[in-house]
This record gives sequence, C-alpha cells and structure tokens, in this order.
Amino acid sequence: MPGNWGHGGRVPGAMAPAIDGIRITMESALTARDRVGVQDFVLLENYTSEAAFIENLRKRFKENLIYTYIGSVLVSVNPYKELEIYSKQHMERYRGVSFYEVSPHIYAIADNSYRSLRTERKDQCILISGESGAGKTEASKKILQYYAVTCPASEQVETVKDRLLQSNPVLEAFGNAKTLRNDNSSRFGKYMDVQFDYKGAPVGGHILNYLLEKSRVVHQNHGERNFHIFYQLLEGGEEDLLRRLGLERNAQNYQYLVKGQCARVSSINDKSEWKIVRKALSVINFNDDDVEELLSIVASVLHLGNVQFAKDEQGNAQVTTENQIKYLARLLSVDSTVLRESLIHKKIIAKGEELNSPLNQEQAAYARDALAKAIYGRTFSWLVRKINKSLSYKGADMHSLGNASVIGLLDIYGFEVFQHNSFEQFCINYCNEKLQQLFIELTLKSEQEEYESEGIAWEPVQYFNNKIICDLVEEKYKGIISILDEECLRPGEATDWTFLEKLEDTVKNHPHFVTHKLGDQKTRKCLGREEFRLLHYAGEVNYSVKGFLDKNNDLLFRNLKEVMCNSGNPIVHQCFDRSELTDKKRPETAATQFKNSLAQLMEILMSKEPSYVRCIKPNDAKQAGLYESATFLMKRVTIYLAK
Ligand SMILES: Nc1ncnc2c1ncn2[C@@H]1O[C@H](COP(=O)(O)OP(=O)(O)OP(=O)(O)O)[C@@H](O)[C@H]1O
Repeated sequence: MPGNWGHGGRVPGAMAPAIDGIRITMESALTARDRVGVQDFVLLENYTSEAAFIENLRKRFKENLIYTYIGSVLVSVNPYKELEIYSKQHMERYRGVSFYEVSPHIYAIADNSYRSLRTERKDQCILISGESGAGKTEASKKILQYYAVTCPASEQVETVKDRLLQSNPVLEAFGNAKTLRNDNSSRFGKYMDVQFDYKGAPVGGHILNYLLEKSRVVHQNHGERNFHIFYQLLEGGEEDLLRRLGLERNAQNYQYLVKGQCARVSSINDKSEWKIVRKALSVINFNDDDVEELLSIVASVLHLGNVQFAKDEQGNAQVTTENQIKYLARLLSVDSTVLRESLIHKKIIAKGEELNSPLNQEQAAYARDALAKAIYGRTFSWLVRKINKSLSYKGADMHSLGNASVIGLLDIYGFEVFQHNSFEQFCINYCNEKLQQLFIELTLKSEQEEYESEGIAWEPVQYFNNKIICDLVEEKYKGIISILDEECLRPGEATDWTFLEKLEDTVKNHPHFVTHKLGDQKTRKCLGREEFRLLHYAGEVNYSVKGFLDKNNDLLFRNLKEVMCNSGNPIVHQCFDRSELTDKKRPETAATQFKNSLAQLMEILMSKEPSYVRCIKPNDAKQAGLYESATFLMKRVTIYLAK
C-alpha cells in the first residue's frame, strides 16, 4: 500500500480496530528484540507527540533497530557502522512477505514496490530523502542489491544486474566528494529507472542526472575535497599511466586539490577505491581506449589548475607555465598555441569584425577555471550517457517488457544549510521544496480529499503547504529564478548586488523572504548585507548572492569553446558540439535548466506509485551509536511526519 498515509490507507485515530489487528499481526511475528519501542509510529499511544516520536526512535536506535515505519513511510536512522542486517538470508526473509509481518526494513520497501509492480501492474518509484549524510545513497544501493539478489535471473539478466550495481562506484568516483557533512557526499542528483521484463527480471536501467556541483572542481571549502576520482587516480594509478598523463603521485602538487587542505582522509582509501572503479569501468563496457581518453580529461583538469599567469608591461595576462600547456595540448589533443592564446584572449565582434581582446590576469584565471568546470561537468554528463548505453534494454522487442515495467529510485541531494550558502544550496534546497510539494500532493492532500469524497470520518492532519515557497522561487516574472535570469540577460552593468536590489524590490512583502535591508533589528544581526534569507519548509537559510550571476550564466568564452570543439579526444569532441558556435540563441541559464529538469522529474514521479524512505542523521559527528535528538532535520522530520 505505498503512498498511503497509515495502515489501511486511513489516518491514524479513525481506524482503531484495524490498527489493533495490525498490532497483533506485527507483534506476533516479532522476536523480543524487535519489540523495542513500537515499530510503527502509528501504533504509539501518543502518536502526535514529538517527544514520544523522538524517544521511540532513540530507544530503537540504541538497540541497532534503525528502521521504523510511519504507516508505509520508512524512517531510517544512519547507524554509521556496518550492521548484520543485509545478508542474503535477510533478503530472503522479506521476499514476497507482507509489509507488516516482518520488522521494518529497507528490503520490505523494496519488496513491496516490486510486488505492487508485479501484481497491480503499475510503475513504481521509491523516493529517498534526508539531509546530507543521512544515508540516502546507501539506501538506494541496498535496494538495488535486493533486486539483484532476489529477482529472477538468466545469463543476460546477470550482466544487467552487474552493470546496474557497478555503475555506482563509477558515478560516485566522478560525482561524489568529501564534504564537512559526509565523507562520500553525492554532489549531483540521481534518478534511476530499473526496468523489469514480464517475468519480473531486471533487464535494463536508465539514469537521469541533475546539476553537478561543478564549482567544486576549482574550489573547495576548508575541510572538503574535490571529486574522489582525482585522488583515486593519483593514489592508485599505475606508474606507466601517470607518466603518460604527466602526473605526479602527490595531490599537494595540484592547485585544484589543495584548496580545502585535506587531500588525505582517514576514512577513505583512495588506492583501493581506484581498483574498484577501474574494475567497474570494465563491467560497464569501457574498453581500454575509453578509459585512457576519460583519464586524459581528468588529468587535463589537474594540469589546467596549475596553469599560472603573469602580467606583461601592458598589464595583459601571459601564461608562465609552458609545461602545463604542453601536457594539455597532448591530453586534449588540441593545438598548443591556439590553446595558450585562447586562455589569455577573449574573442569579441566589433563592427562586424572579429577581434582578439587581451585579458588581464584575473580574467584569464576566470577563463581557465570556467574551462575546467565546463570540461569536467560535460564529461560527467557524457559518463552518464555512456553508462545508460551499457544499461539499455537489449531485448529483441520492447513489448516483451509488458505494460508495467519500471521501478524508479530517487536519490537526490538533501536539504543543505552551511555557514555560507550559495547558488548551489539555493538550487538544492529548491529541489527539496519541490519534493516536499510532491509528497504533499501525492499523500496528504489526496488522502484527505478521498476521505471527504467518501464521507469517512477522519482527523484533519495539519500540514504546512509549501507551494508558496515553490512559487516564490519558480514563478514566471515574479519568482527568484526569473529575476536572476533577467539580471543575467539584461544589457548594462548587472551585478550580484543589482540582483539583490531587484529581489528586494520585487518580493519584499513575501512572508518567506527577507534581507538585511528589509529585516527587523533582530534579523539584521544575523543576516549579512550581501545575503537574502528564505524561510524554507525545513528551516531558515541565508544565501550569499556572491557568484549568483556568474554561476547562473555559466559562460565559457567562445574561443575556448572553439578549441574544445576541435579536440581530437573523442570524449571532449562529443561534449562540445560545433552547433553551439553557430547557434545565435543564448543558452538557457543554469537555474532555468535546473527548474525545467525538476519539472520533468516531477512529471515522471507523478506517473508512478510512490513509496518513501526518510533518512535521518542521528548526529553531526558521523559517529556510530551517538544520537542527538536535536539535530536540524530530526526536528523537521518530527514536525512533518509525526503529525
Ligand atoms: N545503512 C547503513 N549502514 C551503515 N552505514 C551507513 C548506512 N547508511 C549510511 N551509512 C554511512 O553513512 C555515510 C553517509 O551515507 P550516504 O552517503 O548514503 O548519505 P547521503 O544521504 O546519500 O548523503 P549526501 O546527500 O551527502 O550524498 C555512508 O558513507 C556510510 O558510512
């Protein structure tokens, strides 16, 4: 019964006899240990009490019972240690067994979705949410493993299962990084469809990726790292390979790897991860040439970071690191002179004539970083496309898949609040607002409407409808993204500051928006002059406008684009299409692209029957056994789910 809010699809309180029945079924099947607290919050005597909710979670967590239900929603508390609950025997225990006959588990959710797919013939999706480090990616991997082990098999199916599983280490190497919140944080959003044939065997898959945090390629905050692949290659790459790529086995030698001052992390073994990634690449159909071309790009990003500039007598930038240019030309298979000149000039068109205008040092460094971000970001999307090719269903005819064939897994960045929040957090938190909106649409609202139309007695569930915040961000003309785009596209001197002023003019009276200028005395004390604050459904976040215009424009100078279009590296060549050079239309801004891709995602999810996994982080120290009930999201989960 995924998607329903409570057992039997009824709001708790209205169906006491039914709940008693479930309690008996549940408890009779349990061992003494499983009976710690209640395994479904709906069964709490005091189910509206926040304190009782937290206490129940804590009690169970202390006994390593990390899973608890709220109706059909699974709450999962990150144990930060390996638990003996994911063996093949555990999987067998959940296979084909009714949701409430066994103790709560991620496998129960996986199995329930699978059975619904098979019996109700309806596409399913499992939405996994929670803040960074709460355990979303681990949960999605456990679901995939469950299908890989328990679903029917054949030789061809085994290959697909392997590929589905092995796509993870590759995507994580390129898309994950150590952050302050999580040593293996996904810095992109992922939605994965697993396709099943009419026998219920997984036969293919497809991944959609969302907004990679490209700024990490050139800058990391203190205590954070760049994407794992850079360190893995340097630590694990064979001598020969490193020599070919012109790399030294020392992360400290690369400007793009030292910004966060923590190239080494005790919890991460880059060398052994490298071996896993290298093997996974073979499983997902990368031949030796593909790998060499891909790693040439990774190495070229490191060399780009070491390109330095000095100023000549006229104050124009000159490249001072000729060696780096040499390596770049070789790895990217481009002309070294053209590349060097393109890094220090900007092509402009004046009176119909093309002119090469020199850049100063600062502008050249900006152009270099923009190129590094573009190369890495596009290569990441290429990687996803390549993985999709290897996952695509190769059966003779699509009809053999039948009508209902898909279980989608959504593992997307959780709500983020840092000391300094920028454009990336703005996008990530907007995405979370959209998912909350979807959750409301699909569960609470539709349930209540159903009860009303059926004339069933029900207790009103008071919930905050966050549509007002989604509108604030995405509404045409008046929304924050529209205002940002307008500032990016208008002629004249637009800056991050003029964007902030425009925001203040346009949305000043909005109850979920405030700035230093608009706030009262108390607000001013904790809100910088360059910040705006959004009152999200999950809490307040201050965003610094610094860099918003740049990141939204995401511009790469035309002459650098040209160089890349002429690259002899087949991957780079595919990533930079010549049509971009002739296309007069301005490309969509980053925020608008993200908004459109989220709208498509919502459509995909709306067309499927959802199940929910809400992951919770028990503490901020990434420590096993430590449960701090007051963490930010903990409170939010309580507020939004316990009611
Ligand atoms: N079920 C689990 N059992 C053991 N350890 C876990 C489990 N879930 C999470 N962890 C631990 O917590 C870490 C963070 O989990 P994960 O990467 O899944 O978080 P996330 O919610 O996907 O975070 P982000 O949004 O930053 O990507 C994992 O690397 C692992 O060490």
